[in-house]
Amino acid sequence: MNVDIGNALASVASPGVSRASLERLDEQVAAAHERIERGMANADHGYEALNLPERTDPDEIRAAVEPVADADTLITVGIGGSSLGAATIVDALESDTETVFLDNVDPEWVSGRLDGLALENAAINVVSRSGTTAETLANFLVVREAFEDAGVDWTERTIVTTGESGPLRDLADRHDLPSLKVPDGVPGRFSALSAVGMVAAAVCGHDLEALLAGAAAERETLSGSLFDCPAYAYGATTYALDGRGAGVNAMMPYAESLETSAEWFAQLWAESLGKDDLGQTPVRALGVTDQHSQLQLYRAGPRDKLVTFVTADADADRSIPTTDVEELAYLGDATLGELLEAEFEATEASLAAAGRPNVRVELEAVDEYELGGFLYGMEAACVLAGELYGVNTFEQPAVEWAKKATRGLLGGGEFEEAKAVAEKTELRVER
Ligand SMILES: O=P(O)(O)OC[C@H]1O[C@](O)(CO)[C@@H](O)[C@@H]1O
Repeated sequence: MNVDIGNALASVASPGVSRASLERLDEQVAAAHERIERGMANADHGYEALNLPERTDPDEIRAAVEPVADADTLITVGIGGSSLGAATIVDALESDTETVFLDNVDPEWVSGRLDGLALENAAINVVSRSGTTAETLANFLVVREAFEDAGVDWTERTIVTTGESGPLRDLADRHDLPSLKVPDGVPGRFSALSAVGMVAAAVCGHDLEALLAGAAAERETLSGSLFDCPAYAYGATTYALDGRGAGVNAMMPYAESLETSAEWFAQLWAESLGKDDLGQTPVRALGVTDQHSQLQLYRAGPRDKLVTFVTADADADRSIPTTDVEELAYLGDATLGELLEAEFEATEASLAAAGRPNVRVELEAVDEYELGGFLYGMEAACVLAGELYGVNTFEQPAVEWAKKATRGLLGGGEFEEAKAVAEKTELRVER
């Protein structure tokens, strides 16, 4: 991936960061890079994620999925990093395999996605590092029952990706299911380039080697200077802008195929950096659509936002038919791709003209190689930002309170958190 941080400079935007400030910040980037390289060399927790291009074994993944490689429908059951990486990859790429991701427990939604499926040639990709995540286990039990009700042997159609121990590992062992291990030292939100994110890609027939090659190429750009490394340029610029008031980062890909990547980015950024009252708020946006939705706020609302544009050269294009409507005649000389490109450039310039910081992340295409580079690049940017913030990038303790409350509310044990739920302060206004 390439980045262009020109529209984040103080000469363009407010908040903005001066070139001199970036050069001073580059000294911290160099020190951070040394810590990152050391962490990678020692396979330290979290930093190990940046070793995935050489750690992940595509042959092992293909061998594990072989029993279900013929599936015409793949149901992935997971949540957070155990779903979003896989969804980002398969939603971005074309495949004949229908993919369903169950990462919520909304009963109408789950039934709506599950009950219409022909399960005879479907496969279940259940993913959970802990093997205890309530939503994933609940949905897996529901999907398993649907297979049983359809008379399909789920043990012949299920692949498990989980940690070394836990209920899912026990289930895989008990039923001799094909299983893969969530790599040690890799937090879920950083695991897209491991079996966690690549089993679905394998079943969909995508080029695993190209995904990893793109990631490896991005790995090679990691250096001691933000001016030589797109990932560090992005991570350092977002950190500097946050420090100057841009506490919101709207991730706005100009490609429908990359819409899910904004959701993946949101977990990566929020769960890694949201600690000690610090962190930049990721917002999921989509170009061109949100030009008619959120752009008003981005251009004329509080000066507390950075917009991250992601662009990619599209494979296919489509002509806009000519029209005799005079005021629309200009459209008939263009294609949809030209219109999208013009709208992106116009929106980017519109924010710059209003002094609103924005950064461009450029992919050459939406293919496995570029996607691997983008996933790796954003992960490396996040690791660098975490070093600059001085937070514990790789843990997420704040998510545990609600899990305990949930278990308590459902009779899964005695938890103070569940008692706190009952003590909610109310001020109800009813119709
Ligand atoms: O893979 P698991 O253990 O099911 O966790 C799923 C997700 O839940 C979290 O642990 C947060 O609760 C994320 O960090 C993780 O990606």
